Amino acid sequence: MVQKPIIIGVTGGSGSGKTTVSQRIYESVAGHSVAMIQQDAYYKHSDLPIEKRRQINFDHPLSFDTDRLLADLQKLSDRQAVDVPIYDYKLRNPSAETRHQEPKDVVIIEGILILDDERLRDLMDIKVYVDTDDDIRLLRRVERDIHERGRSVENVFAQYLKTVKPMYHQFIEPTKRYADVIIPEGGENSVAIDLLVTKVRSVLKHEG
Ligand SMILES: Nc1ncnc2c1ncn2[C@@H]1O[C@H](COP(=O)(O)OP(=O)(O)O)[C@@H](O)[C@H]1O
Ligand SMILES: O=c1ccn([C@@H]2O[C@H](COP(=O)(O)O)[C@@H](O)[C@H]2O)c(=O)[nH]1
Repeated sequence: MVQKPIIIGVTGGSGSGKTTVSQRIYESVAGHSVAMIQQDAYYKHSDLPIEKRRQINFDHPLSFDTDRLLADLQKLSDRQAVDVPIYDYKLRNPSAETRHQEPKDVVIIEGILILDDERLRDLMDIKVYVDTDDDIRLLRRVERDIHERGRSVENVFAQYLKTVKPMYHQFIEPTKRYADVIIPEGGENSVAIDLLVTKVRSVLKHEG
């Protein structure tokens, strides 16, 4: 067991391959315990009716309960357990349940706006930006939102043009400058992922 967990932030636009890259890192650090935390779990609760919740800008930093995410990450960094919220994409609200997370050697925090907040950035040992062309990300998002998040094609297009695309350019893409590593083309870039995994293993060896 390492003294202090190594915290890895993985960001990029929606559909860039953040989850895939995080999964690859997760699978590669065998022998060490790993926790995966998603920023999406920390969307704020809204009392608005569902018709109004459909209009929420989910790509703006203020849509997240960043103080809670920060507190949880700080606790995991201090080797304390946390109760991570669970988000319901169909209801567009956090569910009533939480997920208990014990402290681990490696903590992967993944999400579109994790590098936007300086306090979060300061907790991270390695910051990764997954860089994938906008058109590829949009195609992936259409497929995912329809099949996994219960959305209509009209809804996906309207949301993309109204908030997802402008917020990406205003808030997400500018955080690339804070990344230690930029991975082009997401989850199948095995060279970049192998380099990253080598770095993670070397930090763990040094700490352990
Ligand atoms: N390099 C890649 N080539 C092809 N498909 C990919 C690649 N990276 C990710 N995907 C696929 O694209 C979709 C979105 O990837 P995901 O990792 O969930 O993105 P994000 O978490 O950034 O929204 C998934 O279906 C995933 O399997
Ligand atoms: O209720 C919701 C909450 C979030 N979204 C969208 O999710 C993406 C972030 O998730 P990725 O896995 O990185 O794609 C963000 O762009 C939000 O627009 C949503 O549509 N509805």
